[in-house]
Amino acid sequence: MSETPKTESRPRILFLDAHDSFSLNITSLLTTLLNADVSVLQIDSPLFNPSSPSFPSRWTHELSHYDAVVCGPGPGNPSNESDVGLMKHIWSLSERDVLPVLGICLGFQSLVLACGGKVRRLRRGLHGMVRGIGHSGKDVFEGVECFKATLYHSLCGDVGQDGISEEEWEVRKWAAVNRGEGEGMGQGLVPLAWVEEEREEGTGKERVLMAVRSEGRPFWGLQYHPESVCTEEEGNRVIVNWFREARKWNEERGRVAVRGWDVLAAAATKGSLLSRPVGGGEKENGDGRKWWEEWGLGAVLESETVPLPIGVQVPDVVEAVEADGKERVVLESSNCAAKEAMSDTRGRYSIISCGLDEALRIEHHAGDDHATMRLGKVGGLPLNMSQTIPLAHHGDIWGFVASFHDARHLSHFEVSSGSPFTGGFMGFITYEQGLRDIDIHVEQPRPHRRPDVCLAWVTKSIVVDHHLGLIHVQHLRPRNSKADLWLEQTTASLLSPRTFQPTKKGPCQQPPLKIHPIVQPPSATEYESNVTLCQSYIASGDSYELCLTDQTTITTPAPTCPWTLYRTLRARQPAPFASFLRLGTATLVSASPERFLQYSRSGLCSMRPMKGTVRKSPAVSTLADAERILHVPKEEAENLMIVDLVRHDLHSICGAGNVSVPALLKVEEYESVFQMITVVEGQIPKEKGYTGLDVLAASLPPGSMTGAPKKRSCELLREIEGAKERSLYSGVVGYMCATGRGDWSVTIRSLFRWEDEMDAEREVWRIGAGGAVTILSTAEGERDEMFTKLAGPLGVFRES
Ligand SMILES: C=C(O[C@@H]1C=C(C(=O)O)C=C[C@H]1O)C(=O)O
Ligand SMILES: NC(=O)CC[C@H](N)C(=O)O
Repeated sequence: MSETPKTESRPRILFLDAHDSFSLNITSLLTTLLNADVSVLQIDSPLFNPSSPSFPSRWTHELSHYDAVVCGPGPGNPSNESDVGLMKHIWSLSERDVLPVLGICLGFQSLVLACGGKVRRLRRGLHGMVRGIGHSGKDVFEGVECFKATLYHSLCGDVGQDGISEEEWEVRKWAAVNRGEGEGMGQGLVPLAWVEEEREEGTGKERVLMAVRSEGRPFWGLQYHPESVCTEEEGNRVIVNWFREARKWNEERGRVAVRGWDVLAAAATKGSLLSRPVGGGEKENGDGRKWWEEWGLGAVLESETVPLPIGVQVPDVVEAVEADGKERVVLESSNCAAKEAMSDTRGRYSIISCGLDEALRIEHHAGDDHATMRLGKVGGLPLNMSQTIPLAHHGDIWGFVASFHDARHLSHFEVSSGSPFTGGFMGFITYEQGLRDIDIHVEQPRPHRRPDVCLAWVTKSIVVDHHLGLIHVQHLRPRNSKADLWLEQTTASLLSPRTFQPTKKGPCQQPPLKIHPIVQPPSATEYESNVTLCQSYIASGDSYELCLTDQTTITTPAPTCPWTLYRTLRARQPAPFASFLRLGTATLVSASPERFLQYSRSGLCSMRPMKGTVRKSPAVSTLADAERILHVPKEEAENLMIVDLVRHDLHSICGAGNVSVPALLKVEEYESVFQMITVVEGQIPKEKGYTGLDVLAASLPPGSMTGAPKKRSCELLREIEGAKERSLYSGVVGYMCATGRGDWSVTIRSLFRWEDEMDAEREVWRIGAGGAVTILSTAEGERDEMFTKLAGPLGVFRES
């Protein structure tokens, strides 16, 4: 049953979703613009099986509840049944059951096919290109001024436009075509809009059909994307006109949508993680209790604030307070001292976990039906406790993590310090967990048992405020726990003039090693041929953009000191989202410049997709130089596609009308590169029990690391990248505070290693690097970009 609110008087639209990454931008537009309730059905929904004898009656029963249907965009080709699924069963509805339909992009192409037209490849795909839509001013374009719209297609409707001579074109381009050719249609298609695309010298313009109306039936189609952030608002009139026409059509035929809510399509937003039924089922200890259940409940925050001594850096603070812990998470704004021009990219806070060896940890291996709760030490003594938590009762790992967090939720009214993090989860999530979250099944069994979700519940922490020059020392202490001197001792130590003396030995007892690692970088020729392969999938309509990556392995003949590697990397590549993690069996050293997702205590979400990279060089040394290079169609399209994808991800929780783009295509300066970023914001609705975790779980893996549409692109990338696991690379690292605030970065420009690939004689470090491939990419350009990104982290082995 649908969760759509039961507002009987609002019109209802069914949206058929072809697993596109822009779908929920369309449902948001329809909801806000038309004041309609929009339900969503996947084109391959198991609820409707076209080969079952009961399908026709089930299908028409479902459709009878809607005023109109929108067939959405999607990957693939409309002539492949599996790419359009249920859409095909819209065009063939009988006279009695037919209802008004708007096809968008793939949906439009499917309509053109059904009406006897053809669909062919464009001379070159137009993904992310913004064009003026030349329309007839008739039908749904009546009263509409000229406007620009975003295109996301490689294929186009062919209604014989190429056979019309230049002289006749202006007259014949609006004439109905295919009369009598459509399957059961009987009547033709009326073109309503065109884009005449300038092509290379000598090849002439390409006539690209942009909108149609079916003559005999209430079907309209738009090739462009009305919902894109770069489609001008004037385009909204087309949607309003369409719906007016649709309702008029219904009225004229006395067609009234059946009221009542026995529909099978679902609401456009997901239910909250916390609204899932939570049952017991965890294996218990002999005495009937789950030993971890009370861990951290009812905690109070105790904190002290001391000045950050001048010249003292985050690693110095780490070494001062955490001399001998094995496990550690440091999230550092290592570019906090960047020069003024780079101020917009400077981070303000750094967060350091303390006492992590004694923190409770949740681990989950993607594909398992359980999580594991671990506790390494208590009171300095090794304990190595673990317990298996079946996840069936929580839906999945995210349901469990959300309920664990919720039980320990600290109202922010209880917290008076200006600290963004007071204690709570810190950890990582791999790319493979993200794949699982979008229903891509990573082959089982996997060659390892590493965790894909690893979150420690941190109760002792230090937050450095670089703007104010302050250090917050914080203890989230169980209300009735025994006195613990950690807060006092740590504060005293940070205040002591002896603490930051240069002679003090850090936690990494070894001197930097002269290691001679064996480096296996990706093959340049293979990478280039993979770029070409990506482009062939883009040309065939299967993807709009693919973030291709590859991995370098570095085998060291002796153990390294990861902390030294981190100190080297942070100095080489200061970044707003640098991090160091030693958590369970994973070690990560990262200089990420990219925020994935931040959410505030009041549920304001901010994502900063980054696309468009240019290396600093004598020729490109200023922001103005970089802007000249990055504000070009290729780079802007690359960014725009991910922006629209991220808007869709946010809409899945924030809901219609609650997502905005406050900064579009902004170029920022970093130590060795310039990057183009966009800021996308969403507000989590207060009333539905959502938290930032809902948004996190709904947005993985990061769209900037996949391409669009996300699901098909990830499937293709697995094939192209040879099913190599990306692991920590392309995942996220960050925190979610007990008060609900969270901040996660995309794990890029980083190196990592796993304990199962190291022994006394060798260690294997891995570095992933890549970039987004579009139809305008060149193989050499992409290869260079990948090697540029690789060079940063790889360089630490030379310098350490
Ligand atoms: C794939 C990487 O980076 C991603 C790709 C970018 C691009 O294509 O311009 C920019 C930032 C990241 O989202 C990487 O650093 O390895
Ligand atoms: N955005 C879309 O719906 C794209 C449709 C089709 N796959 C194409 O590339 O042309």
